[in-house]
Amino acid sequence: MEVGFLGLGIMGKAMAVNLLRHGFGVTVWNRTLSKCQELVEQGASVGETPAAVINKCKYTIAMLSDPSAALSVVFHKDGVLEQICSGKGYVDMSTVDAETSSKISEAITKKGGYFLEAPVSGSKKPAEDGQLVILAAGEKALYDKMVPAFDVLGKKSFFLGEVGNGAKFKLVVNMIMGSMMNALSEGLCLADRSGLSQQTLLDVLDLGAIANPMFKLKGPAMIKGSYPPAFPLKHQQKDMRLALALGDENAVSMPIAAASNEAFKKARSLGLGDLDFSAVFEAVKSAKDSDSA
Ligand SMILES: NC(=O)C1=CN([C@@H]2O[C@H](COP(=O)(O)OP(=O)(O)OC[C@H]3O[C@@H](n4cnc5c(N)ncnc54)[C@H](OP(=O)(O)O)[C@@H]3O)[C@@H](O)[C@H]2O)C=CC1
Ligand SMILES: O=CC(=O)O
Repeated sequence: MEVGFLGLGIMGKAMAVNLLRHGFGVTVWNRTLSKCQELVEQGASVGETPAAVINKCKYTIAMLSDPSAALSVVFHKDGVLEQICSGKGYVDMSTVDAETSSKISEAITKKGGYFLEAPVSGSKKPAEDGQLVILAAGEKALYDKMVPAFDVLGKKSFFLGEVGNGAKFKLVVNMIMGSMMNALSEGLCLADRSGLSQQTLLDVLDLGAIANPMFKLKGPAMIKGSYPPAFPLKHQQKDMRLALALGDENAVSMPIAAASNEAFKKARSLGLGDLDFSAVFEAVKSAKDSDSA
Protein backbone atom coordinates (compact mmCIF):
# COMPACT_ATOMS: atom_id res chain seq x y z
CA MET A 1 0.00 0.00 0.00
CA GLU A 2 1.31 3.49 -0.90
CA VAL A 3 0.55 6.30 1.54
CA GLY A 4 1.39 9.97 1.73
CA PHE A 5 2.58 11.42 5.04
CA LEU A 6 2.43 15.15 5.89
CA GLY A 7 4.26 16.36 9.00
CA LEU A 8 7.50 14.80 10.26
CA GLY A 9 7.67 16.10 13.82
CA ILE A 10 8.27 13.86 16.83
CA MET A 11 5.20 11.74 16.09
CA GLY A 12 5.02 11.94 12.30
CA LYS A 13 8.61 10.87 11.82
CA ALA A 14 8.22 7.82 14.09
CA MET A 15 4.95 6.84 12.41
CA ALA A 16 6.28 7.23 8.86
CA VAL A 17 9.37 5.18 9.75
CA ASN A 18 7.13 2.45 11.13
CA LEU A 19 5.10 2.34 7.93
CA LEU A 20 8.29 2.07 5.86
CA ARG A 21 9.59 -0.74 8.08
CA HIS A 22 6.40 -2.67 7.51
CA GLY A 23 6.62 -2.50 3.73
CA PHE A 24 4.41 0.49 2.97
CA GLY A 25 5.49 2.82 0.19
CA VAL A 26 5.61 6.28 1.82
CA THR A 27 5.79 9.71 0.17
CA VAL A 28 6.58 12.38 2.75
CA TRP A 29 6.29 16.15 3.00
CA ASN A 30 7.26 18.46 5.84
CA ARG A 31 7.07 22.26 6.07
CA THR A 32 10.80 22.26 6.84
CA LEU A 33 11.65 20.09 3.85
CA SER A 34 15.15 19.19 5.08
CA LYS A 35 13.53 16.93 7.70
CA CYS A 36 12.44 14.61 4.86
CA GLN A 37 16.06 13.54 4.20
CA GLU A 38 16.22 11.09 7.10
CA LEU A 39 13.09 9.38 5.78
CA VAL A 40 14.48 9.26 2.24
CA GLU A 41 17.48 7.38 3.65
CA GLN A 42 15.00 4.80 4.93
CA GLY A 43 13.24 4.42 1.58
CA ALA A 44 10.66 7.21 1.43
CA SER A 45 9.97 9.45 -1.57
CA VAL A 46 9.44 13.18 -1.17
CA GLY A 47 6.56 15.36 -2.39
CA GLU A 48 7.49 19.04 -2.80
CA THR A 49 4.10 20.22 -1.51
CA PRO A 50 1.04 18.72 0.24
CA ALA A 51 -0.77 18.95 -3.13
CA ALA A 52 2.01 16.93 -4.81
CA VAL A 53 1.70 14.19 -2.18
CA ILE A 54 -2.08 14.01 -2.59
CA ASN A 55 -1.67 13.90 -6.37
CA LYS A 56 0.66 10.90 -6.05
CA CYS A 57 -1.05 8.91 -3.30
CA LYS A 58 -4.54 7.48 -2.97
CA TYR A 59 -4.36 7.76 0.84
CA THR A 60 -2.57 10.50 2.78
CA ILE A 61 -2.02 10.82 6.54
CA ALA A 62 -1.30 14.14 8.29
CA MET A 63 0.31 14.59 11.74
CA LEU A 64 0.57 18.33 12.41
CA SER A 65 1.01 20.48 15.47
CA ASP A 66 -2.32 22.22 15.99
CA PRO A 67 -5.55 23.51 14.38
CA SER A 68 -3.82 26.33 12.54
CA ALA A 69 -1.24 23.96 10.99
CA ALA A 70 -3.91 21.39 10.11
CA LEU A 71 -6.01 24.06 8.37
CA SER A 72 -3.12 25.68 6.52
CA VAL A 73 -1.88 22.39 5.04
CA VAL A 74 -5.35 21.78 3.62
CA PHE A 75 -6.51 25.26 2.57
CA HIS A 76 -3.37 27.23 1.67
CA LYS A 77 -1.69 27.43 -1.74
CA ASP A 78 -0.28 24.05 -2.83
CA GLY A 79 -2.41 22.47 -0.14
CA VAL A 80 -4.38 19.24 0.05
CA LEU A 81 -7.56 20.75 -1.43
CA GLU A 82 -5.86 21.49 -4.74
CA GLN A 83 -5.52 17.78 -5.58
CA ILE A 84 -8.03 15.90 -3.46
CA CYS A 85 -10.72 14.32 -5.58
CA SER A 86 -13.04 11.39 -5.89
CA GLY A 87 -11.44 8.11 -4.78
CA LYS A 88 -8.74 9.74 -2.61
CA GLY A 89 -8.70 9.63 1.20
CA TYR A 90 -7.27 12.11 3.72
CA VAL A 91 -6.63 11.01 7.32
CA ASP A 92 -5.78 13.72 9.83
CA MET A 93 -4.16 12.22 12.94
CA SER A 94 -3.26 15.59 14.54
CA THR A 95 -4.88 16.58 17.84
CA VAL A 96 -7.32 19.35 16.95
CA ASP A 97 -10.81 20.45 18.00
CA ALA A 98 -14.00 19.13 16.42
CA GLU A 99 -14.67 22.42 14.61
CA THR A 100 -11.31 22.31 12.80
CA SER A 101 -11.83 18.70 11.87
CA SER A 102 -15.35 19.40 10.56
CA LYS A 103 -14.11 22.30 8.41
CA ILE A 104 -11.50 20.05 6.83
CA SER A 105 -13.99 17.22 6.40
CA GLU A 106 -16.56 19.44 4.67
CA ALA A 107 -14.01 20.89 2.25
CA ILE A 108 -12.61 17.49 1.32
CA THR A 109 -16.01 15.86 0.97
CA LYS A 110 -17.18 18.73 -1.26
CA LYS A 111 -14.37 17.85 -3.65
CA GLY A 112 -15.40 14.20 -3.70
CA GLY A 113 -12.65 12.96 -1.35
CA TYR A 114 -13.03 10.84 1.80
CA PHE A 115 -12.08 12.14 5.25
CA LEU A 116 -11.20 10.47 8.52
CA GLU A 117 -9.95 12.10 11.71
CA ALA A 118 -7.77 9.74 13.71
CA PRO A 119 -5.96 11.40 16.62
CA VAL A 120 -3.82 9.13 18.74
CA SER A 121 -3.15 8.49 22.37
CA GLY A 122 0.43 7.51 23.18
CA SER A 123 3.64 9.44 22.85
CA LYS A 124 7.00 9.23 21.06
CA LYS A 125 7.91 5.71 22.30
CA PRO A 126 4.50 4.15 21.55
CA ALA A 127 4.70 5.80 18.10
CA GLU A 128 8.13 4.21 17.54
CA ASP A 129 6.88 0.84 18.80
CA GLY A 130 3.58 0.84 16.89
CA GLN A 131 1.67 0.93 20.17
CA LEU A 132 -0.58 3.95 19.69
CA VAL A 133 -4.31 3.99 20.46
CA ILE A 134 -6.16 5.38 17.45
CA LEU A 135 -9.41 7.33 17.92
CA ALA A 136 -10.93 7.44 14.43
CA ALA A 137 -14.17 9.01 13.23
CA GLY A 138 -15.64 10.04 9.90
CA GLU A 139 -15.93 7.98 6.71
CA LYS A 140 -16.23 4.32 7.69
CA ALA A 141 -15.19 3.09 4.23
CA LEU A 142 -11.91 5.01 4.58
CA TYR A 143 -11.43 3.63 8.10
CA ASP A 144 -11.74 0.11 6.70
CA LYS A 145 -9.14 0.87 4.01
CA MET A 146 -6.76 2.29 6.64
CA VAL A 147 -6.92 -0.69 9.02
CA PRO A 148 -3.67 -2.26 7.67
CA ALA A 149 -1.84 1.03 8.34
CA PHE A 150 -3.51 1.48 11.74
CA ASP A 151 -2.48 -2.08 12.66
CA VAL A 152 1.15 -1.06 12.08
CA LEU A 153 0.86 2.28 13.89
CA GLY A 154 -1.19 1.22 16.87
CA LYS A 155 -2.12 -1.53 19.29
CA LYS A 156 -5.84 -0.74 19.06
CA SER A 157 -8.04 1.46 16.93
CA PHE A 158 -11.58 2.61 17.69
CA PHE A 159 -14.12 3.78 15.12
CA LEU A 160 -16.20 6.37 16.95
CA GLY A 161 -18.82 7.45 14.41
CA GLU A 162 -19.24 10.92 12.98
CA VAL A 163 -16.47 13.50 12.46
CA GLY A 164 -15.75 15.33 15.70
CA ASN A 165 -16.11 12.33 18.01
CA GLY A 166 -12.45 11.32 17.61
CA ALA A 167 -11.26 14.89 18.22
CA LYS A 168 -13.47 15.26 21.30
CA PHE A 169 -12.40 11.88 22.69
CA LYS A 170 -8.74 12.79 22.36
CA LEU A 171 -9.28 16.13 24.13
CA VAL A 172 -11.07 14.44 27.04
CA VAL A 173 -8.21 11.94 27.41
CA ASN A 174 -5.53 14.65 27.31
CA MET A 175 -7.47 16.87 29.71
CA ILE A 176 -7.28 14.03 32.24
CA MET A 177 -3.60 13.39 31.45
CA GLY A 178 -2.66 17.08 31.88
CA SER A 179 -4.49 17.27 35.21
CA MET A 180 -2.74 14.11 36.42
CA MET A 181 0.64 15.57 35.48
CA ASN A 182 -0.14 18.65 37.57
CA ALA A 183 -1.24 16.52 40.52
CA LEU A 184 2.03 14.56 40.32
CA SER A 185 4.03 17.81 40.12
CA GLU A 186 2.31 19.26 43.18
CA GLY A 187 2.77 15.97 45.05
CA LEU A 188 6.50 15.84 44.27
CA CYS A 189 6.85 19.46 45.34
CA LEU A 190 4.89 18.92 48.54
CA ALA A 191 6.90 15.83 49.43
CA ASP A 192 10.17 17.71 48.94
CA ARG A 193 9.09 20.79 50.91
CA SER A 194 7.87 18.52 53.72
CA GLY A 195 11.28 16.87 53.99
CA LEU A 196 10.18 13.62 52.31
CA SER A 197 11.93 11.63 49.60
CA GLN A 198 10.50 12.22 46.13
CA GLN A 199 11.78 8.82 44.97
CA THR A 200 10.05 7.10 47.89
CA LEU A 201 6.85 8.93 46.93
CA LEU A 202 7.16 7.49 43.40
CA ASP A 203 7.79 4.02 44.83
CA VAL A 204 4.72 4.27 47.06
CA LEU A 205 2.51 5.55 44.22
CA ASP A 206 3.68 2.72 41.99
CA LEU A 207 2.53 0.09 44.48
CA GLY A 208 -0.97 1.44 45.03
CA ALA A 209 -4.29 2.03 43.31
CA ILE A 210 -3.09 5.10 41.40
CA ALA A 211 -0.02 3.44 39.87
CA ASN A 212 0.19 4.29 36.17
CA PRO A 213 2.77 4.12 33.36
CA MET A 214 3.00 7.92 33.07
CA PHE A 215 4.08 8.50 36.70
CA LYS A 216 6.49 5.56 36.43
CA LEU A 217 8.04 6.82 33.18
CA LYS A 218 8.17 10.57 33.82
CA GLY A 219 8.59 10.74 37.62
CA PRO A 220 12.30 9.79 37.89
CA ALA A 221 13.29 12.23 35.13
CA MET A 222 11.23 15.01 36.76
CA ILE A 223 13.11 14.53 40.03
CA LYS A 224 16.34 15.03 38.07
CA GLY A 225 14.93 18.12 36.31
CA SER A 226 15.27 16.39 32.93
CA TYR A 227 12.59 17.02 30.32
CA PRO A 228 13.64 15.75 26.85
CA PRO A 229 10.57 16.40 24.69
CA ALA A 230 8.42 13.35 23.93
CA PHE A 231 5.15 15.27 24.17
CA PRO A 232 5.96 19.00 23.91
CA LEU A 233 4.44 21.10 26.67
CA LYS A 234 3.08 23.65 24.17
CA HIS A 235 0.94 20.87 22.62
CA GLN A 236 -0.38 19.73 26.01
CA GLN A 237 -1.37 23.33 26.77
CA LYS A 238 -3.11 23.52 23.37
CA ASP A 239 -5.03 20.36 24.29
CA MET A 240 -6.05 21.78 27.70
CA ARG A 241 -7.22 24.98 26.00
CA LEU A 242 -9.27 23.04 23.44
CA ALA A 243 -10.69 20.72 26.12
CA LEU A 244 -11.74 23.73 28.21
CA ALA A 245 -13.47 25.20 25.15
CA LEU A 246 -15.33 21.89 24.77
CA GLY A 247 -16.30 22.21 28.43
CA ASP A 248 -17.57 25.75 27.77
CA GLU A 249 -19.70 24.54 24.86
CA ASN A 250 -21.26 21.82 27.00
CA ALA A 251 -21.52 23.84 30.26
CA VAL A 252 -19.24 21.39 32.06
CA SER A 253 -17.46 22.93 35.01
CA MET A 254 -13.79 21.83 35.01
CA PRO A 255 -11.93 23.69 37.77
CA ILE A 256 -9.14 21.11 37.95
CA ALA A 257 -8.47 21.28 34.21
CA ALA A 258 -8.66 25.09 34.33
CA ALA A 259 -6.06 25.25 37.10
CA SER A 260 -3.85 22.79 35.20
CA ASN A 261 -4.12 24.92 32.07
CA GLU A 262 -2.90 27.92 34.10
CA ALA A 263 0.14 25.92 35.19
CA PHE A 264 0.91 24.92 31.58
CA LYS A 265 0.51 28.56 30.49
CA LYS A 266 2.85 29.64 33.25
CA ALA A 267 5.35 27.01 32.08
CA ARG A 268 5.13 28.37 28.54
CA SER A 269 5.73 31.89 29.83
CA LEU A 270 8.89 30.57 31.50
CA GLY A 271 10.12 29.40 28.08
CA LEU A 272 9.44 25.69 28.70
CA GLY A 273 7.02 25.13 25.78
CA ASP A 274 9.38 23.01 23.69
CA LEU A 275 10.34 20.72 26.57
CA ASP A 276 8.33 17.68 27.58
CA PHE A 277 4.99 18.46 29.20
CA SER A 278 6.35 17.09 32.50
CA ALA A 279 8.36 20.37 32.68
CA VAL A 280 5.18 21.86 34.16
CA PHE A 281 6.85 20.64 37.38
CA GLU A 282 9.25 23.60 37.05
CA ALA A 283 6.31 26.03 36.89
CA VAL A 284 4.68 24.38 39.91
CA LYS A 285 7.97 24.62 41.82
CA SER A 286 8.47 28.26 40.85
CA ALA A 287 4.92 29.14 41.97
CA LYS A 288 5.55 27.45 45.32
CA ASP A 289 8.88 29.35 45.60
CA SER A 290 7.16 32.71 45.13
CA ASP A 291 4.41 31.71 47.63
CA SER A 292 7.01 31.07 50.31
CA ALA A 293 9.14 34.19 49.55
N1 LIG B 1 4.34 14.09 20.89
C1 LIG B 1 3.39 13.35 21.44
O1 LIG B 1 3.62 12.63 22.44
C2 LIG B 1 2.00 13.33 20.90
C3 LIG B 1 1.53 14.32 20.07
N2 LIG B 1 0.24 14.26 19.61
C4 LIG B 1 -0.26 15.29 18.71
O2 LIG B 1 0.29 15.01 17.44
C5 LIG B 1 0.53 16.23 16.72
C6 LIG B 1 2.02 16.32 16.35
O3 LIG B 1 2.76 16.28 17.55
P1 LIG B 1 4.36 16.23 17.56
O4 LIG B 1 4.85 15.39 16.46
O5 LIG B 1 4.74 15.94 18.94
O6 LIG B 1 4.68 17.77 17.24
P2 LIG B 1 6.01 18.45 16.68
O7 LIG B 1 5.98 19.83 17.22
O8 LIG B 1 7.19 17.59 16.93
O9 LIG B 1 5.74 18.48 15.08
C7 LIG B 1 4.79 19.33 14.55
C8 LIG B 1 4.71 19.15 13.06
O10 LIG B 1 3.77 20.10 12.53
C9 LIG B 1 4.42 20.87 11.51
N3 LIG B 1 3.86 22.21 11.45
C10 LIG B 1 3.72 23.10 12.45
N4 LIG B 1 3.12 24.23 12.02
C11 LIG B 1 2.90 24.06 10.69
C12 LIG B 1 2.30 24.86 9.68
N5 LIG B 1 1.82 26.08 9.94
N6 LIG B 1 2.22 24.36 8.44
C13 LIG B 1 2.70 23.11 8.16
N7 LIG B 1 3.27 22.29 9.08
C14 LIG B 1 3.36 22.76 10.34
C15 LIG B 1 5.88 20.86 11.89
O11 LIG B 1 6.67 21.20 10.77
P3 LIG B 1 8.18 21.79 10.96
O12 LIG B 1 9.04 20.59 11.13
O13 LIG B 1 8.43 22.55 9.73
O14 LIG B 1 8.15 22.66 12.19
C16 LIG B 1 6.02 19.40 12.33
O15 LIG B 1 6.10 18.55 11.21
C17 LIG B 1 0.06 17.35 17.66
O16 LIG B 1 -1.26 17.67 17.31
C18 LIG B 1 0.13 16.71 19.04
O17 LIG B 1 -0.77 17.31 19.95
C19 LIG B 1 -0.59 13.22 19.91
C20 LIG B 1 -0.17 12.21 20.70
C21 LIG B 1 1.16 12.19 21.28
O1 LIG C 1 -1.11 13.45 23.33
C1 LIG C 1 -0.23 12.96 23.98
C2 LIG C 1 -0.22 11.58 24.41
O2 LIG C 1 0.75 11.16 25.09
O3 LIG C 1 -1.16 10.85 24.08
